[in-house]
Amino acid sequence: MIDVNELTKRYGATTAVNRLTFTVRPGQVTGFLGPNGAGKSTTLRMILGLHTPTSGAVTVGGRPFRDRSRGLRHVGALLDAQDVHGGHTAVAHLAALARSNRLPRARVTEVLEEVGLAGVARRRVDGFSLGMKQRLGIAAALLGDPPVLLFDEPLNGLDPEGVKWVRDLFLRLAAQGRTVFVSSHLMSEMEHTADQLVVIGRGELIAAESLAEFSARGTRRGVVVGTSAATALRDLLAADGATVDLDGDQLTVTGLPASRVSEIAQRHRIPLHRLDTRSASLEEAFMELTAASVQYPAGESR
Ligand SMILES: Nc1ncnc2c1ncn2[C@@H]1O[C@H](COP(=O)(O)OP(=O)(O)OP(=O)(O)O)[C@@H](O)[C@H]1O
Repeated sequence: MIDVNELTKRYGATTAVNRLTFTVRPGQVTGFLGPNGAGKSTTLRMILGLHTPTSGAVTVGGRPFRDRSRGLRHVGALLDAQDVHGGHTAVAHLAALARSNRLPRARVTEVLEEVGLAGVARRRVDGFSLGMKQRLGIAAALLGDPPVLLFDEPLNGLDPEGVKWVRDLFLRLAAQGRTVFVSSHLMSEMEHTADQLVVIGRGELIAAESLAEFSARGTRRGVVVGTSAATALRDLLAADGATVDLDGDQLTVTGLPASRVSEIAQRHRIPLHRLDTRSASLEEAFMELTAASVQYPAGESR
């Protein structure tokens, strides 16, 4: 379990992370979402003990991560896939990590197989595509077979087949009971990957809940009604307190549940040929909730 408690990080006048509190549990994939500059990377670095918090605390499995020797056995992380020595081969890179963490050399072969790089193990990393470097970074994170895994924007640079592979891997790691914490600035990347979400904006917590709970937050939920008596029904629903948009023979109703819409239509013998509840897409809910915290919104003069 990762426990973040009132975590704050300031860089001079910039508050990158502000009194952030949340928990990441094992056995699930938790998405860590926020617009660019929201403070995701800073938070991940504090979890790993690479940055010291200005105040607050974070523990992994009940202890600050820095207190653990042989770190890769406890937490595996991919922060920046480009951050590898290009002159090394994939196997040399992983072997050096295995040595410094006192991990068996056999793990190197195992993780190279697991990420699909066994065939290029003896090629120099500077010839790798970004997708191959992502896989190598994931291999490094898996090396110590750790119970906790952190990934910063791991889907960047991957083609659709690579994205599917990473998603399946995360689900497999979570199903093995591990804690999997994955950052992204795109809701669409998390929609089919994460069970839980931690959403931040300008360093502050916006939501920490399940994907289902998050999607129920969008205010653009409503009932879509199709009827040949659209104008009459609109007036009746409006009189009952609903907000109604009329478009041809279709109404979009907010402020009343579908059951009430149906009841009013029946009472006035208005036939309906459509009655659906529309929930906001996850993307819409995410945009709405983080709108106030986007650093450089399009169209804003700077
Ligand atoms: N070393 C630093 N010195 C000064 N400011 C910093 C430093 N690191 C981060 N920041 C600032 O802190 C804020 C949070 O940055 P961070 O990289 O954690 O965000 P992020 O959510 O990971 O963004 P992105 O999706 O763009 O990577 C930004 O305003 C950034 O400019």
